Amino acid sequence: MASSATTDAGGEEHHLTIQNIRVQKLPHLLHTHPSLRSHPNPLDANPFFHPSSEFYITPSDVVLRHILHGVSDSPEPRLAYHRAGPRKTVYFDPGHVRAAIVTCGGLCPGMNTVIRELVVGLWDLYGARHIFGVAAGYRGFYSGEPVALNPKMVHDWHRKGGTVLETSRGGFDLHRIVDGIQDRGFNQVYIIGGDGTMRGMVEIFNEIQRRELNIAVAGIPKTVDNDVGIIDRSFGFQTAVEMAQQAISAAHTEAESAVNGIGLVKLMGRSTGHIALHATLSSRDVDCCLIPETDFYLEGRGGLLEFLDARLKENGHAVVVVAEGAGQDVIPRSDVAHVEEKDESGNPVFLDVGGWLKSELKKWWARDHVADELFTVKYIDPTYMIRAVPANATDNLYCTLVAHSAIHGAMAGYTGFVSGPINGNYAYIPVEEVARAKNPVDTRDHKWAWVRSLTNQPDFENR
Ligand SMILES: Nc1ncnc2c1ncn2[C@@H]1O[C@H](COP(=O)(O)OP(=O)(O)O)[C@@H](O)[C@H]1O
Ligand SMILES: O=P(O)(O)OC[C@H]1O[C@](O)(COP(=O)(O)O)[C@@H](O)[C@@H]1O
Ligand SMILES: [Mg+2]
Repeated sequence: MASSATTDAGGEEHHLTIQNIRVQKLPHLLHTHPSLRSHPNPLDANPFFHPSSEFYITPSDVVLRHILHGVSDSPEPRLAYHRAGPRKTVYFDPGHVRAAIVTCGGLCPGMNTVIRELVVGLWDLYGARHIFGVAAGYRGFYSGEPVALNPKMVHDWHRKGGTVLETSRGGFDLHRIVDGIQDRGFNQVYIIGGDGTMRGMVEIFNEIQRRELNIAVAGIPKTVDNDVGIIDRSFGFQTAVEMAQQAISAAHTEAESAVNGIGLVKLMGRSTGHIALHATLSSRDVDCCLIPETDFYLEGRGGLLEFLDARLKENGHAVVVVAEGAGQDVIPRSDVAHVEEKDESGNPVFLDVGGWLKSELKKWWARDHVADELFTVKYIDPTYMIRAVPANATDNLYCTLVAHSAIHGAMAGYTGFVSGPINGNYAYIPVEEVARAKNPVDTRDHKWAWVRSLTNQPDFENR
């Protein structure tokens, strides 16, 4: 129960009492193995820790899902998740831990830091000595041999972009994966990946439960696009935004240095425009930001071309940022003879909105302007450059906290959970929920209005 005081317009103070919290249930190994032996947390004997009575997290420590709350008479309980962190009791004898770590899906800055911190955390905090890296994504559980890892091997991995373990798309063969986990005697499985990976993790967790195996499965969300819901954001996202800004800055310089110059930047963002939005907000050089969550059109009143024409007349240059998933319905498909392509994981492979926009802009200028009027489009597509880099300082810290949170949760016997920050605090969230939760840009909230007011771009609703 929490209480606080507010003052109304008449100056009268009201004390508000906030209660009625529903804590989201988490699967625990005891649910399937009630006779599991508990152990005191090895941190009790760790010379670097002096656990006091408040040191360990208890089941009543929770993180609220929403901290912005309109106080009302609503009888609806407020949702909360178990707070991440070390528990007084663990359900693994450190000598018997056999941990597997796997990375799946596309790259994201910080993946190597997460792996490093899983290894170092398991080794140093809990005294585990059998830690293995599974190569090249989910398929690594049934093809190839896992590699034994130790702190010495991984000590400088946080300085490297990518994933030393390698990653892949596709190859999700549930029974072979769980057979591989079972045959190799893994009892803790750490899965680092995005929305697709989390959907796969749900199936793995369910199959492990069906087989009544005593294996803790922990997920660590990785998504450069920020398309996984509930968590504040993924590790690596801020680093990617910083890299994206460099591309915008170059586009701005090119555009500004030309007569009627347009700088066009395409950024990653398959179904969500978070990278484009955040890079636009922080760069301030952008005149128009196009994201998958809103439609746009080129010709006519309120269209992109009319807007750019006015911008060029006013400023002599303009910068357009487009997320890769934007405009897929505007690009004509007939002349590309396009059959919707999918990658190995079943994700759509998009038409190149940047290349198409560049050619449309050139056609427009040639059609609607006199021949000797100069015009330049400089198109920058940084693609993998924004994600194939090591994490920045903030993201590296995040990687450490999220990895250690996952270890504490698995050692405490939780399973089928994902660790991640909610409102700045690390929590354990059931993986089913994470796998369902999407995270589109909310174009009705103040952040998108802020983009529009900053850029002055049309809302493309006046057609
Ligand atoms: N619905 C699903 N069920 C089971 N496995 C899935 C599902 N979607 C994706 N996967 C698997 O998860 C892994 C990563 O998925 P992918 O979409 O490529 O990347 P990400 O996890 O980064 O979104 C791949 O091995 C893919 O086969
Ligand atoms: O790595 P690939 O297969 O070329 O795919 C590129 C895609 O991967 C991403 O970088 C990340 O997507 P995931 O996090 O879902 O793997 C997308 O932004 C981009 O569309
Ligand atoms: Mg994905």
